[in-house]
Amino acid sequence: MSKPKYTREEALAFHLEPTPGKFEITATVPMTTQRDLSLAYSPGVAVPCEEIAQNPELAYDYTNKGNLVAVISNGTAVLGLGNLGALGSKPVMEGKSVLFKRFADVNSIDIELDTEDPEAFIKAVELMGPTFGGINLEDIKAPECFIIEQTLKERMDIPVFHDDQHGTAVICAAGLINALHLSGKKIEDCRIVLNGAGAAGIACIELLKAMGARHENCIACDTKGVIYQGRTEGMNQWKSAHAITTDLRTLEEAMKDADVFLGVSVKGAVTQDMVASMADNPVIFAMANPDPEITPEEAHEVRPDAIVATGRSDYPNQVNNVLGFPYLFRGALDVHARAINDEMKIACAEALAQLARADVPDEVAMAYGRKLSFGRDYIIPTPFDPRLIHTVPPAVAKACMETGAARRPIVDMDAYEQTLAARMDPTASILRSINARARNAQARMIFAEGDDPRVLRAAVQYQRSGLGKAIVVGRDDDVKQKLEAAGLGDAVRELEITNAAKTDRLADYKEFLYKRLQRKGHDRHDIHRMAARDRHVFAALMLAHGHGDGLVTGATRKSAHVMERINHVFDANTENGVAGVTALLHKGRIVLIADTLVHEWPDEEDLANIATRAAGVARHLGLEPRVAFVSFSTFGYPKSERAEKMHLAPSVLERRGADFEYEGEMTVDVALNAVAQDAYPFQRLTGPANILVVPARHSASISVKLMQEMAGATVIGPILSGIDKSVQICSSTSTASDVLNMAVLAACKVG
Ligand SMILES: NC(=O)C1=CN([C@@H]2O[C@H](COP(=O)(O)OP(=O)(O)OC[C@H]3O[C@@H](n4cnc5c(N)ncnc54)[C@H](OP(=O)(O)O)[C@@H]3O)[C@@H](O)[C@H]2O)C=CC1
Ligand SMILES: CC(=O)C(=O)O
Ligand SMILES: [Mg+2]
Repeated sequence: MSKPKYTREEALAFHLEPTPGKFEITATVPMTTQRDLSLAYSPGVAVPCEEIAQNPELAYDYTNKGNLVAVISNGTAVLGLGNLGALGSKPVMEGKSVLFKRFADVNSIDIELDTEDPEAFIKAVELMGPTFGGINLEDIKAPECFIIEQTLKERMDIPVFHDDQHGTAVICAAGLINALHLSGKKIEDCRIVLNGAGAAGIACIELLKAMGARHENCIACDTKGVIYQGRTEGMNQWKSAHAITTDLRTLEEAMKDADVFLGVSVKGAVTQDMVASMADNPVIFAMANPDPEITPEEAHEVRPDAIVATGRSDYPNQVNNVLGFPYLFRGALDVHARAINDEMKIACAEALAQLARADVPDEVAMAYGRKLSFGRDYIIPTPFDPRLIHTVPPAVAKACMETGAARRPIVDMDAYEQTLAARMDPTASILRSINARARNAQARMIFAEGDDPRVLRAAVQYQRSGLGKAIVVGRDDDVKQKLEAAGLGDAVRELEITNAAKTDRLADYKEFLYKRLQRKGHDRHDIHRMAARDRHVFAALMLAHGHGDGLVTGATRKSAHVMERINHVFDANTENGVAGVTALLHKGRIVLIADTLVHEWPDEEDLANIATRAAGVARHLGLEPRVAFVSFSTFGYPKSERAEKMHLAPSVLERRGADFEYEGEMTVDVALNAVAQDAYPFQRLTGPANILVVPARHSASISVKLMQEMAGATVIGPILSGIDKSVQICSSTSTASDVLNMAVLAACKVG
């Protein structure tokens, strides 16, 4: 499996741009008029204040408390990096907050407390109770974390959960249930070695013992070696509880004949010799972050029979608490839980284990870019599995209700599961899916404009993200100089640079071009100039000859100019039904607009072609197409000659027997709003349209740019659809990320 490569600079740039940090807060109510102000703030705000003061439960209705979790740390055990202090832990805590949002739509804010004194920490968190629906403690070292969590649980009436303890234990348990199932062993017979007897370690071993592991079969180790009865150095009451009577003193001795190794310590703590000495079919969970105790490659080299998991996303079997805390809190918040108890944790572990054993739907495997079926390399669901959100929280909520910890039980579980599924932003999974498909395709991508720094940055990112090979058209010295200026000097050796003037393929390219253009007013001299000097033409010729799998261009010139050049090599024109489709992504919604590139003033036949192209693009993106032919009139009113072709286009599709939903003509509000559609009960769309076919190129451009400028929508495209090779044309205002998106689309042949 290819590992994504990133440099320290890229990691820093990711956190710096577009604004420092990883999230911001946005308002959910209108804040426009004087009236809005009077309601959101004084005097209107007094009403909910008084109601809540009388009945605190109402805070869940009138404030964001019920969907707000604090991620709180003092930075004393930041991942496996040690004590980096409160401020040093902030990027991780912001990260946990965005994971809450991304995976379970839980709003979360990070809080870093500058104290190593448990009492001060406890006091600070306790006082924050009214604000939050739950408290997620993170990266606080043992043994202080045990005291802090226990005390806060006793004092607070909302869930308090130390993620490194219980989140890790839950995922570890889920993974182990499945790993032992595969290796045919029973937990009560297993010899288990734990390395790292801190927050994560103690919680993991406690949960495994609750699941049947025998005390005398579990050996815990820390920096001083085996924790044995009578040891005095580096001990505390939590370690003592797991001390056993044994002559073994070192991790190396403990590992001999062990069935299971659990590492929650530090990078490189385990050697190949130790792994080699384990029992048959050993299970190795090397969970230290960011680097495991031993890498899967190293472990498999000496023990091909091992089932190996790590805490990282770039290896199979990611045993990481990211699979737990978002869903545990989602389920807990949805029943206004007082606590997250053991039954809820076990329900979470079982739901995760079961999900990994269930058949993986194609779209999940496709989104992950590789085949997933229960086995040694897939013992636990992947973090991007979209089924997690509607399978794990219901299990947690049910356990909460059954144990009496729910303040507001859920009545209709089926309806709850459906609302959970609808909660997630579909655009995130679409973007992820096309990235995964591109990574699978490993396309050789031609970036035609190697003299543009945005294009060069996109090309470098394309290659370094493991998406495929980037081929840049340009002069070597110019590319080198521009890469250096962009701080990417190293990349010169990584990229393939093709200089049109120097390539020995030029003769073939010219011959090909002459054949196409000799009867279109071009002589040999024109052909030479175009093939050798025009990078759009040259790059298109490379693609036409199979010297690349896809092409991205257009960042430096107006699209009309670029289209004309591309048309010298391909037939990207109206006669061949080629169209441009632009995807607008905004507030969790995706709408495609067409034609944004090729047809100036399409007639009804063209409009039907455009709809068909756009429907193809939608399906490529994983959407079931619903086309609306939009205009300023709806179903014939007001009557206008200009709207006539929009009125006729659906009947053209009907005549052709199109296999997707379409309707029109209609205004944009009717197309996009289910309530507005109710006024036309005869209309045939089964929901709001996700494709708008517009009357002309100018209306397409106006709509896209208006959404971009006024609403801040993400624009992907125009995606060129209808030519047999994969060409994508960026807009001249593209950023490096826009160019990269176009390369990703070209790589997975959307179009
Ligand atoms: N994959 C996942 O989901 C998670 C992974 N982790 C990882 O687990 C590790 C520990 O985190 P956490 O429990 O919060 O931290 P703590 O500081 O609470 O505990 C660390 C433990 O590791 C022990 N340790 C440190 N170095 C070694 C070593 N060389 N050999 C043996 N034991 C050692 C310490 O020993 P001593 O007591 O002697 O100091 C201590 O017991 C980190 O790497 C973290 O990233 C944590 C949570 C989740
Ligand atoms: C994953 C996590 O929480 C940790 O490594 O600390
Ligand atoms: Mg942690």
